[in-house]
Amino acid sequence: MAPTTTPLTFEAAIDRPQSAASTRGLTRTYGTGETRVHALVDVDLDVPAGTFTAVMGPSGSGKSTLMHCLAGLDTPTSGTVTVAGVEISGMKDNQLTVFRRDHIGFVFQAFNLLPMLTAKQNILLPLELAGRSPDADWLALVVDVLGIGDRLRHRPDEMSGGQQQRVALARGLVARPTLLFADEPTGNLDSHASAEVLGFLRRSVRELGQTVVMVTHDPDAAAYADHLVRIEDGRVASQGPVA
Ligand SMILES: Nc1ncnc2c1ncn2[C@@H]1O[C@H](COP(=O)(O)OP(=O)(O)OP(=O)(O)O)[C@@H](O)[C@H]1O
Repeated sequence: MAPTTTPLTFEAAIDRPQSAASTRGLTRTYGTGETRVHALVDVDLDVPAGTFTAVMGPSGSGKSTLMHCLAGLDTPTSGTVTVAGVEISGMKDNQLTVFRRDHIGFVFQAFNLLPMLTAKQNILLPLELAGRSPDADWLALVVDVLGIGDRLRHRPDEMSGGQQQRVALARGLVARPTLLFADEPTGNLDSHASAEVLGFLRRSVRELGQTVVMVTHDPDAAAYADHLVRIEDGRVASQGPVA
């Protein structure tokens, strides 16, 4: 089930203790023998619901692997992954496909909008593919919070990078996912557009009650988050609220 449909204030969100996602003993090993890589080792992680969590760490430390395991795109070698109270680590592929559709949203560095579709068509595409119709009130709220109401008929090449990323953000939010993953979402944006997109990510947490997990190398981007997870050599070096 999707989380509560009542938008939460930031204060309400931080009072809400349950985890949107958690891992216990999560281990992911790739390859065998000499080429064996321990991408994640015994990771215990909690992503509190209604928070904006930044995942940081050096290149190759396991950030993407962690995100893929949390999103049900990769299968742990051992340990468990629980999202919205459901253990997904033992699910079969077809169950995971349905689970992702209902619970997971993504925003990527490269926007990944379809060039022949308008902004609105891009936003609605995931729901259309799932044969679902949008919740009109939620869609209106997302469009309003993201400030893209006057761009809905435009195609991606008629929009700035920051506007395109806001459309991608609306697409990630339209199904009201339990978790929205943002993978280096400002990697292709200048500093002004980056600040804008990060501000909107934060608003989606504070004003829409979403839970966002953002992988980033950029400390300035991580500063927008209220939780920080540091990964080093496949292990959680630290996790918790940003002071
Ligand atoms: N499919 C795979 N097959 C083999 N090794 C892999 C695979 N995916 C990741 N790895 C290895 O696992 C380790 C963690 O990789 P991962 O991509 O999770 O790191 P990362 O922190 O996201 O890195 P970056 O910041 O450079 O994107 C690395 O040593 C990487 O080479």
